Order: sequence, then structure tokens, then C-alpha cells
Amino acid sequence: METAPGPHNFPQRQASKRAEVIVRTEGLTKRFDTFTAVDQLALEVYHGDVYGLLGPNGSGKTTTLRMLLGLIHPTAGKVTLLGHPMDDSKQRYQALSHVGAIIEQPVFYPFLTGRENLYGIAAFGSQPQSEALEERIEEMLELVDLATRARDLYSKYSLGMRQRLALAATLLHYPQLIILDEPTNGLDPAGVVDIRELIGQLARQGITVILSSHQLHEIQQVCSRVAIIKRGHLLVQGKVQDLLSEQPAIIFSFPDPHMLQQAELLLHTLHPGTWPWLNDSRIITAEHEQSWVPPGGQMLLVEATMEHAAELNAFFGMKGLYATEIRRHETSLEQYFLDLTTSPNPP
Ligand SMILES: Nc1ncnc2c1ncn2[C@@H]1O[C@H](COP(=O)(O)OP(=O)(O)OP(=O)(O)O)[C@@H](O)[C@H]1O
Repeated sequence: METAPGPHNFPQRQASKRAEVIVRTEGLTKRFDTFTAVDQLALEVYHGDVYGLLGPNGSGKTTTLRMLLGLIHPTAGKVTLLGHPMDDSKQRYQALSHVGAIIEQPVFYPFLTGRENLYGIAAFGSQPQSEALEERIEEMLELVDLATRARDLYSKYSLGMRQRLALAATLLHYPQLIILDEPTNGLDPAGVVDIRELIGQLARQGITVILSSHQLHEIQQVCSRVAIIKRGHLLVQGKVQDLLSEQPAIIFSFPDPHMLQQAELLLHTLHPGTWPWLNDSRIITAEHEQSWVPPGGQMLLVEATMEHAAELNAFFGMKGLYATEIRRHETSLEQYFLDLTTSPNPP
């Protein structure tokens, strides 16, 4: 018997499919009266991406996702979903038959069990009751780790369980693309980890995921590419790794705060042009999750690539300033996001 492809039997992601654009927006714009909520967005989501749409409150994330799904019409611009232009109603229908989405808290019946709710959703989607459907429902309950709680009433479910049931529901019809608006909102840390792991699992099985979120720490761990928007404008779009390696820096820790001050002063009194590769330096506060925090809790951040660490260290050493730790500065997506969204001159 031939089975439809699903998260457990999806073909492995193929290298040649990587470059395939699954979602493209061109000049995508939404105005509400005179207010422009989304302004000329050009997004590209590739097959196999976990694509994070990030932005401060009110920056236009939900409005963008709603336009991707054809829930609201753009004022201008164009959305192409799975190769189908969304302004054509027939094509839109075809595209959406391969998409699963959770944009608002999905409505389930509180007086039915988790499993019964999935049967209800399948019936709504005109999926005939069959052995294949039963198998699919059990498979999805397993996938979202609700199999042992499938006989419990929905009203007894925690927020995390409700979110996982919603994901199971969106997966019933074997979507190629899943769109999730703030999927970790309101969840406790364990719930966030569950959803993150599930999203990673879906991506590994070839499903493309687009999500919006404020949980940047989580995004950094699960997203392959992100777009950062502010007041409806696209500030940046790219691979998480590429964005974070844009600002290389080295961290020097010193055994006492006095040495730290001297090291900083030394760099600032250097003749401009001595080291053209040295962009800037400043004292920063150590983050406490690090393995070791120097006395005084502060360190020197030098904006330069790691290949210059030895030269800098030798320079400090000649002046009697001995670093106790030298390492590459890891920018977090959270810091990158804050720098970008609070900068008066974003790119
Ligand atoms: N139907 C509407 N009518 C008028 N203004 C709207 C409408 N929908 C959204 N907006 C406005 O558009 C802007 C973008 O809203 P949107 O919900 O897309 O932002 P968001 O980035 O998803 O925000 P959040 O993170 O708070 O959910 C907001 O200023 C919002 O008030």
C-alpha cells in the first residue's frame, strides 16, 4: 500500500531541494487607512528552512503571516506560496492545501478528548474516516507526545499540551509548510523546549517552518534563517550564523579591574591607523552563565577578528598586562536583535 508522505515517512531533505524558494514576497505592503503596518517586504523562505520572523511588538509580524496565508489582502505587492501566486483564488486554494498554520489560539471542543478533537478537525477538512486516517491521528499523537493523554478531555490540558495538539492538527493533512504565530507564547520553559524540539524534528523531516516569536534565545537554537522587521520594514534577512558572525570580536579578561582599565586606555590612546583591523574596544559586563567571571565582573571587548588575538595579547603583555582568558565573542541573536531594533540608523 502506498502511504502519503508525513513527518514520520517524509523523504529525507535533498540537497538539490535546498535552493527551492517555498515562499516569496515582493513589495508586500499592508495599510490600515493611513497607517502602514507592513511596508514593501521582500522575504524569501527556502525549502527546509526554519524561518524566524522577528520584530518588536506591533512591527507587523502577524499582519505579514496573515497575508502569506491569504487571510487578509495586501494593499500592494505579491505573495507566492509553494510556487502559486496567492492573488489567484484557484492557485491560492492549491497552495493552501499543502500548508498548516496556527495564527490564533485554535478552537477545540473542551468537552471532547484530544483524540476526538483530532477526528473532528479531520472531518472538518473532509478527510473521510479510514484506517489511514486513524493511523495518521495515532502517529501525530505520538509525535507531539500526547498519545498517553489522548483520552483526557481537552479542558484538562495544559497550555503546552494544547499547543502540541494544535500542531498535531495542522500536520494531519501532510503539509509541506507550517506557519506558526508566536508558538511558544505563554509556555513555561519546559513547554518552550517541547515545541522547539518538535519544530526541529519537523524540519529534519523536510517540512518548512515559518514562525514569529519574541523568544530569541529559542529562535537562535531552532531557526536556520531569520528576518528582522521594525515598523513594517525589513531590517535584515539571512542565515542566523551569518548574521552573528558579522560583528567579530575578542574578549580579554584580566586578573584585576585596574589592569582592565589600563588595557582599555592603551587601545584608546593608540595612534589611529596603527592597526587598521581594530574597529573599536569597550569594557563590557560579564554574563553570569559563563564558566568564569573575572574579578570586578567586567571584561574588555575588542572588535577585531580572532587572528589578531595573539598580537593584541603580546602588546598587552609588553605593558605588563597579562590576560587570564582570551576567547571569541559569541553574539547572541537577542543582542543582535536589540542592537538592530534600537539603532537610530538601522541598515
Ligand atoms: N485590522 C487592523 N486595523 C488597524 N490596525 C491594525 C490592524 N491589524 C494590525 N494593525 C496594526 O498594525 C501594526 C502591526 O500589527 P501586527 O499585529 O502585525 O504586529 P506584530 O508584530 O504581530 O505585533 P505583536 O508582536 O504585538 O503581536 C500594529 O500597530 C497594529 O495595531
